[in-house]
Amino acid sequence: MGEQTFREGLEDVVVAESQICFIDGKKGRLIYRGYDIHDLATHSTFEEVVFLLWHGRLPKKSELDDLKAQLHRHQSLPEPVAKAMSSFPQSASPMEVLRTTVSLLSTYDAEAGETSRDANLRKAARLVAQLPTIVAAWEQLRHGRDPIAPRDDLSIAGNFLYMLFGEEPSPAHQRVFDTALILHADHELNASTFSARVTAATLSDLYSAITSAIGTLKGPLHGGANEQVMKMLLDIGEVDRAESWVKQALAEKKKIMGFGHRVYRTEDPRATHLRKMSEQMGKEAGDLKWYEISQAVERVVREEKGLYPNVDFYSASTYYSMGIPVDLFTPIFAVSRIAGWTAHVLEQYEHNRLIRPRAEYVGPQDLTYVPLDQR
Ligand SMILES: CC(=O)SCCNC(=O)CCNC(=O)[C@H](O)C(C)(C)COP(=O)(O)OP(=O)(O)OC[C@H]1O[C@@H](n2cnc3c(N)ncnc32)[C@H](O)[C@@H]1OP(=O)(O)O
Ligand SMILES: O=C([O-])CC(=O)C(=O)O
Repeated sequence: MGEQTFREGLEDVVVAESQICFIDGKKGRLIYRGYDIHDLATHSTFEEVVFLLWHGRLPKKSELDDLKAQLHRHQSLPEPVAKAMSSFPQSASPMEVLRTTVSLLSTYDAEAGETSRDANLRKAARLVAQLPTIVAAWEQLRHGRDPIAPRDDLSIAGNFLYMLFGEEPSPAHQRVFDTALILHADHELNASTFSARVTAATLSDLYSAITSAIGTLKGPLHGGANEQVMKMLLDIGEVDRAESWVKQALAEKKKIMGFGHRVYRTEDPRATHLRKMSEQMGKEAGDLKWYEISQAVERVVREEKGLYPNVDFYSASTYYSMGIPVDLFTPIFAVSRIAGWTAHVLEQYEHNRLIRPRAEYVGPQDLTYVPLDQR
């Protein structure tokens, strides 16, 4: 191993070549397949971004129509999977349910073990279509209600909100949610995507890679942070409590959820959009409290620690103002990130080599075995 140096947390270590996503952490730029996130958030749709991430170019109208039709065809869950979900304990968290159900889907997919790119693209489309259905269905099932069947005239964003609330969402809500999906769709080698690629690199199947990724996204240092942000805002409760709350947490050496990033040294470009969306959704709900508390927290964290909000910070108040339950925030992240995960798994298979780094051994050496009765 000689000259190789150990980098804790693999900071700044380059472990793959990729054509999918570029981040300039100093300038706060995020690019999907050559397109700036600001352009995509303003002009595109989630379905179009899914196509872009998979194929490396924007779709023609007929291609986008085909993808939408394919997604609509697959958005219902196979009957045995829906039935299995209804037998999960009602206390199961939505992320546990999502992880388990995605794994279960593989057992009912006749193509699960197929390795061609076309088969993997078909499986990826089924997952993009089915993840929103799983998350919304669980919200109904855990409250003792029947899941609401998806409609085939709504977008992924519109359908998710429809299946969650049982009524067609307003155009403003659909657009905000669609934009949130675009903003979360990919982010280079974040922990969950790396996890998916490590699994794929053993030539394991797509479902296994995505199951790994969901388990990795769940942690509060990664996608799970958005739920922790909302818990913090609820705990703060009033704008005039924000400053003392944050200062006390920092004095106790606690991390403020939704702040800091491994790559960005300036504002996360996604937070720029989500901040506006949080204000917009607060206004629509007739309650700007969560946006205002968020702003106060942002100001104090900036003054005290020089840290910027990441994607998880303003998504929390945005979703909460839309009436979405807090423990669905991280599953919603997965509903979007499935686009990026599957794109990365496809790319991994195309130029695969087993991912197997080394550890620097710092444990004891040359010990002599002591028989059990002499210890
Ligand atoms: C979708 C996503 O995954 S975005 C990230 C979501 N996660 C969060 O929001 C959780 C809160 N943030 C964090 O824990 C971190 O900033 C991470 C995990 C995002 C990045 O971690 P790392 O790159 O390993 O940075 P690390 O944790 O070493 O922090 C560097 C320094 O900044 C401080 N710091 C970083 N983030 C925070 C924070 N949110 N609150 C307070 N201090 C922080 C650390 O305490 C550390 O200070 P020190 O050098 O005095 O010990
Ligand atoms: O890139 C990261 O480390 C985390 C992140 O922001 C994401 O996954 O969206």
